[in-house]
Amino acid sequence: MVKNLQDTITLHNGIKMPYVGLGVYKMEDRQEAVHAIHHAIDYGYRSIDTAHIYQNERVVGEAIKDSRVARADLFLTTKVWNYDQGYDSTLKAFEASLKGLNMDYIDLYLIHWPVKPKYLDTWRALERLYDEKLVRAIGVSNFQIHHLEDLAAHSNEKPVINQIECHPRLTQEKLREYCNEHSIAVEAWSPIAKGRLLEEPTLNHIASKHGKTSVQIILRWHLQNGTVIIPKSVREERIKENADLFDFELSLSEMNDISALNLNERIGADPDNFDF
Ligand SMILES: NC(=O)C1=CN([C@@H]2O[C@H](COP(=O)(O)OP(=O)(O)OC[C@H]3O[C@@H](n4cnc5c(N)ncnc54)[C@H](OP(=O)(O)O)[C@@H]3O)[C@@H](O)[C@H]2O)C=CC1
Ligand SMILES: O=C1CO[C@H](CO)[C@@H](O)[C@@H]1O
Repeated sequence: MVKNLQDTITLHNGIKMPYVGLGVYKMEDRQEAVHAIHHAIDYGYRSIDTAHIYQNERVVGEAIKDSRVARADLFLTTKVWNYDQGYDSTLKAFEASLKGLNMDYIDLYLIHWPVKPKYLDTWRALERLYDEKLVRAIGVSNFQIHHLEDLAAHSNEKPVINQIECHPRLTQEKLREYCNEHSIAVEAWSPIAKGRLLEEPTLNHIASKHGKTSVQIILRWHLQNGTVIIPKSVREERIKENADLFDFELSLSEMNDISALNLNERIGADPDNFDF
């Protein structure tokens, strides 16, 4: 079980990735983003999740450079956006991300969404970036089982991770099981359902038993499921709260009660039917 904020999962290519990271979607205000990232790093976060489409790679790169922790001790993820998919355009987009971040490598590069039929060519570009050691690991996001099977049938490298929408209203049991069976780590986006379950009675009941918040209960549930988490917050007290997950344990029946909150309800788009 994950023991502390800097504990890592070993991805199938041997690279270690922290189980807990800071998501930075919607951190558009420069000062707010820098403040949040510095606070998170000072508190002990070692992983940051951005994407080209978040339009904050430059700020993220600067915040990392100005932090008290060496680049080598941080794990940085970014993603290729949908309009850049395809072989040449992905290589170009990667170069732009690297330049924006002002770095010479990225830890994890993801295909943001499974844009058909381009994701296979996009993946070939990611394989090249991996071979050239410009990225330490390559993965996907928002891939369903059939996308992963298609990729497996048409590529050499297997994704190390699948970053998917996952929270107690969308528990993704089948997809998580498939990923586990194929040594693909699972990472939850919107892990706390964007703060929409703060009043949920089951979560509040479990939270009061442990002296924790409902958000901490959800995040701990993810960790006990072996899922990597990247909760986003710009507020100091929440950045701390979202990482203060290591002094309690959910019982099996509590884990099951949280899983039973599933309604297969998405906040974001459906990976089989998106239009951006
Ligand atoms: N691959 C993909 O397609 C996607 C990836 N992502 C990634 O996942 C990350 C996390 O997902 P995101 O959609 O941001 O949603 P989250 O589930 O992380 O929720 C973030 C929201 O919850 C609020 N919040 C944070 N902590 C708490 C707390 N302790 N109590 C109450 N409210 C809280 C935040 O507000 P405040 O900041 O004011 O605290 C913000 O409004 C993103 O930042 C991004 O990096 C997200 C969407 C899609
Ligand atoms: O990462 C993301 C942030 O949220 C967007 C929707 O608002 C998504 O499209 C995207 O996948």
